Amino acid sequence: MRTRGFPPPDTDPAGAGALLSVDGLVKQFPGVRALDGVTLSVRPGEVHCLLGQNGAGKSTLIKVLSGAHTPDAGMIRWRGRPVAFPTPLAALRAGLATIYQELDLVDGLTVAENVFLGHERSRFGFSLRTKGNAEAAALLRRLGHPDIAPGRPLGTLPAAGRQIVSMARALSYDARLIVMDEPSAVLDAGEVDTLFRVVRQLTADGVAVVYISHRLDEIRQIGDRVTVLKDGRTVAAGLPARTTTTAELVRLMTGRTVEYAFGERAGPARRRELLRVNGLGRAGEFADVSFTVHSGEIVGLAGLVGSGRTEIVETVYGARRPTTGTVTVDGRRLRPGSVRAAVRAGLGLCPEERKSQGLFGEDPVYRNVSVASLARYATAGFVAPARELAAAARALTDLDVRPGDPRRPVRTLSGGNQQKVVLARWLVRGCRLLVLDEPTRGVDVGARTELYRLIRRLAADGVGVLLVSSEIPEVLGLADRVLVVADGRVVHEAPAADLTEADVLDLVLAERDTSGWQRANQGHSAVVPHDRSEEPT
Ligand SMILES: Nc1ncnc2c1ncn2[C@@H]1O[C@H](COP(=O)(O)OP(=O)(O)OP(=O)(O)O)[C@@H](O)[C@H]1O
Repeated sequence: MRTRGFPPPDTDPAGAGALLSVDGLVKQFPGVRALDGVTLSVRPGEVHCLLGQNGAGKSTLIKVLSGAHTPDAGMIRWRGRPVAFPTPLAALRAGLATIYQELDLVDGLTVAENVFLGHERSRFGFSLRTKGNAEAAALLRRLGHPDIAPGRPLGTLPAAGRQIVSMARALSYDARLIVMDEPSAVLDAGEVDTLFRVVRQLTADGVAVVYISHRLDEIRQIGDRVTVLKDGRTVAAGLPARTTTTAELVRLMTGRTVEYAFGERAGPARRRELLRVNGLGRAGEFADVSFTVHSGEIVGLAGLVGSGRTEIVETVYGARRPTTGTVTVDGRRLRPGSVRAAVRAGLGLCPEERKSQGLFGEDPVYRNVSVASLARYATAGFVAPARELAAAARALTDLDVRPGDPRRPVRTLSGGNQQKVVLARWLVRGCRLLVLDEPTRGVDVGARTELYRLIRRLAADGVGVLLVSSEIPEVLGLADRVLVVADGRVVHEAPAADLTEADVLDLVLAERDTSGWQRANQGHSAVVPHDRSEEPT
């Protein structure tokens, strides 16, 4: 049943003084009313946070605003005038830029070429490349990043650097409003600070920012006002970001009170060693990594993006070939660099770049869940569809995937719900050792607790879990034992209960301080997800 929600407070009724105001916006997809009368009003120079659970309509709203989707009803006013941008380029030219998570940049071009993508011919042509470089450098300086060389190939930049280039691109069109869709999702703590500095610089210049994030603590740090969407409706408009409590925001988003609950840790009784990693290393990536995971145990790898966490777990899983060391499961050495051997031994990996790693867009949701375990639903070589559907539907309900119909094509789900589908796949597969790389990235606050409960339940059933997460409280809350990874090495190992968030930060930042922003990121661009895969269109 649709919740009609709370009447939005009347903070800016006629959008007086607004740069952008939206009223009664409706967008209908087959079977889903993604926007059902949305109101939004953004003032010049403010950071306006847009919140909502997975599937609430945030992406659809920004796509309608930027001309990527046509609304079915409602009014958009831009700088006081009614508008209907026919394309994203038209919106950009009018000063409304949107920076999606899947950044619209080209790896093979230089930084400057990316900055002026779309208008390079009219402004610079090929003979005027030097002028283009100089103007790009000026924009990068304005964003506080003279360290990014305009002639550098874009593909060599880490995620944080690419975002800066996207913002420089927006500024090259004289953007008055920049919409940022979960910009912090791929950044570590230090890079988020850099992002916030840039955002403050922009707003000081009078540029407004619409900021989408599932990390509620960020709202208070960077936001001025907050609008909350629920089921395609505005349930609160223009709340003060600094004084609205997290509990209140969560209640508005979910319609209930959610507390982060990690569940009870299972006792250490009857645990036996499942995985032993000994002296594992890969030239240029990480070295001398040794640890064990026991049945029923959750071992967390904490560290910054680029620290080597993902490379370590991918090497354990056989997706990368180690240059030194061994991986042993149940006392038997795994063939190095063989995913097949790892899977046969009972390992499963839910990768960081979930969307690009294996969603079949046109296939129904349930098939995307069951695809890794089809053999289980087969009799004499034929899959029993009812059993397949029932098993998938259970996992989807557990993770609160919405819309709940498992027969919908997976491409029509929101980004966060697509992530839950890939997680569900690994949960139903029934591995003995599950490797989860950033399991809650892009997952909303309500579903996180469900996911934590599921992970704990798996551990209680005897599954060993190797967890990678940038969110330190998540690692400390979920894991039994924590390995802190910095610059390709395990710098500390301790029971989670003996560590605080400050301890872990101190350990990773100590390493980072000696290396600096640029060195810390250089050569690690392959680690940083840069996902251009399909999203709901
Ligand atoms: N192309 C499409 N066809 C059908 N339904 C769609 C399409 N795109 C989005 N939807 C539906 O519209 C609703 C809103 O989705 P939207 O992507 O806007 O959510 P969101 O708030 O951005 O979620 P998330 O936090 O997961 O990114 C969802 O129910 C989604 O399944």
